Amino acid sequence: MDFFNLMEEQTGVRLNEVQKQAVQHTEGPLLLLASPGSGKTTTLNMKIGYLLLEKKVRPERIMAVTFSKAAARDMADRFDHFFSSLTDEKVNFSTIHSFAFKVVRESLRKNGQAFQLIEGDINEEELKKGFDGPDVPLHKKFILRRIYEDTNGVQAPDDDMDELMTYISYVKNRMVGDKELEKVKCNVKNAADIYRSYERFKKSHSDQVLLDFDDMLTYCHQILLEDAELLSKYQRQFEYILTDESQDNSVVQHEIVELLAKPQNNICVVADDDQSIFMWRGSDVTKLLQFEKIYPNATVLTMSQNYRSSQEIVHTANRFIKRNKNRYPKEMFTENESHQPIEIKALKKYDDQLDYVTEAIRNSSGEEIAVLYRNNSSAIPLADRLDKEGIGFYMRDIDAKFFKHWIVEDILNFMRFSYNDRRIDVLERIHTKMNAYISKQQIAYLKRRNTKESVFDTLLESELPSYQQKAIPKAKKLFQDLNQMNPYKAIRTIREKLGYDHAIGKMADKFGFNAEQLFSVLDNLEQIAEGLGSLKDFAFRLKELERLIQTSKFNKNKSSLTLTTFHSAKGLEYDKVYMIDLINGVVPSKEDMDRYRKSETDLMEEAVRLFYVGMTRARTNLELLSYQYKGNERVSESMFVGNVKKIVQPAAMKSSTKKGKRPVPDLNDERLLKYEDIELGREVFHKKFGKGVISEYGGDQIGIQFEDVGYKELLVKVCLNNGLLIKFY
Ligand SMILES: Nc1ncnc2c1ncn2[C@@H]1O[C@H](COP(=O)(O)OP(=O)(O)OP(=O)(O)O)[C@@H](O)[C@H]1O
Repeated sequence: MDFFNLMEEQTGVRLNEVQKQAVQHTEGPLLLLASPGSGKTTTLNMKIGYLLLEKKVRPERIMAVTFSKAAARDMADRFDHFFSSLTDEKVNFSTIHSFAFKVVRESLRKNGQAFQLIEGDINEEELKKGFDGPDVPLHKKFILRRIYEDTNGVQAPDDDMDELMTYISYVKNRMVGDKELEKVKCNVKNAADIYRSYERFKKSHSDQVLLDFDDMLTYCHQILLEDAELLSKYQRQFEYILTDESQDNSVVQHEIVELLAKPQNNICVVADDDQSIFMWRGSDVTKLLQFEKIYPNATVLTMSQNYRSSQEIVHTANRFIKRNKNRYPKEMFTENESHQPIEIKALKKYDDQLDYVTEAIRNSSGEEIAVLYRNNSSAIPLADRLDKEGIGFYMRDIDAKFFKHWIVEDILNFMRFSYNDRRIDVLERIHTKMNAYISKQQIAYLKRRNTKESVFDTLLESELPSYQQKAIPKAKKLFQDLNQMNPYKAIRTIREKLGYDHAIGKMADKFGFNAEQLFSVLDNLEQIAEGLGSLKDFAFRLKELERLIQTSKFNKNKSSLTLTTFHSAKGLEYDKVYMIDLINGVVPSKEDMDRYRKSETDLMEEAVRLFYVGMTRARTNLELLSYQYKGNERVSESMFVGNVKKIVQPAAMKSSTKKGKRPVPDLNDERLLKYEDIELGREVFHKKFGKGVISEYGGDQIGIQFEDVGYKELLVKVCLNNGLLIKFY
């Protein structure tokens, strides 16, 4: 039987003409450019089947590269699903990293060179033990932390560490030369110097080569360039190379693949530039855009038919992605049926969103559902709520960092101290973060006196400066009350009455931390605390939740509900998708918006692609959720939701902007607001809505908090071209 008929019988999938061409094109370079849901992974799998069954290629001659280990597993599952009854042959799906590691190991062994891996799973407790000693534990994080401290003279905050790691990955993956290091944007002070010291440390620390994950790639690349024998061995072994999700390959990864494919270049590169979402850590689509230059005899095929999603989703996503300028022009289409319009819900409060999602999931009837969010922190309150409602879930990328965050530790220490205000050791951890103004000297004094009494009483017996004479008794009383409160109220008291929020705000200013992120940790804690009776219940719940989240990865095939970040949802599909927390500042992020205002479009375009990846995960139902208040703070609906609204409700949007004819304004009037005058916090006067303050600006929208009519999002162009906004003098 013809291969394609056999496949249809076997899998129920009949490949279309382009897909068939892609499968049959086995010799020479092929770029398969494709839209979401157009069957890239399906085609790639079929192609491997074709090589094995029709061309009788041995599986070990095929190199099938996926982007991540999870993707390799998903791909292998799909391959089994298609071919397990037809062949016992197993193709090895792997990441470039794991191949690179193999090459590096082989080369170092050949040269008798010992090496040690300094990234990945190492017992954290072990590491902590050694950290205060003279020898830094041999782990990337700890080495970098130490170098950061030596270079900058202060302890490294977690946010800085994360950013530093990203910077290092980026410069390695992009193969940035030493002279260019300073030109790569990074908010960490002296990032380039820290990186240089880190590289020096790894090379000179001992007679072992220290390797982190990114080194695998750079070393492998170097080895393949220098060791002709090894290169030739792998070139001969891999007769056929296929790479999935190639839009997310970095420069060094592309170069490794190019080297291996030579000289026959039987390489099939599958990619969608619109789904490139890892630019921030070094992926680069320029190589894709240059494919035909690199391989002058290349074949380029485009797959635009989406098999996954309904008419509504495909049509809207296709229009949405055109917001971006820097892309291959493509027109995604589908022959699938129309299902139901994309739902856009602007809820009142953050809590309403939790209620809404929980309720919708409870009322579902066995469909595959995913809740997608931009940041891992969104998962914590959601997991908490679902668990409280008895709804199980599978969480795709576990990030339990939240539970170890120093803010969480601080809050628990405040609570601990409220049970026993004799504990100087606990006070020592929080005394700078509350408004009792207890100094280092006073901590030393308390330790010297060691009275075994309430620290407040001991302090009150000493001579206190005037600003503490009221503050100390007040703090004493607040701590006494704290342990009688429910945890929600206790956290509010710590934040407001004991001055924790104020202290955190000041710390953020001083050390350049991201204040918003810190406050969102506190908001999440409040969310978890809600409804719990005692502080002990709260501490217990945190532990329980941490365990639950960590074990939820084992629910993969047990639960029809998946919680995942937009990033980790790549390549997957669900019947119903809820995209949550769609507010400006999150989607797109504050930094995306800040850079966009300065006409730097790269980050904003990546945020658009990420949103597009999210939308295109849905088969039949897509819901976009936002809210107006997070706690007491007014937030604004994501500008991307605004874009979608314009696509799905064009008539309504038009009629609302066409009402009434305005008189022609004199645009030379000095008092009118111009583009260059737009800045956050500026006071303005709107001809219809009166006095207000600019509180959001990004893309084509401006958010103004008006004194009389509250917050409004307006189109910048409409406001400026009609002279509606006056600079408020
Ligand atoms: N020719 C076809 N006929 C019918 N269904 C198809 C065909 N090709 C692919 N499909 C189906 O379309 C869906 C999407 O396919 P697949 O996951 O391979 O797409 P993809 O291009 O890898 O998606 P994405 O890039 O969005 O991750 C799958 O359910 C798959 O079975």
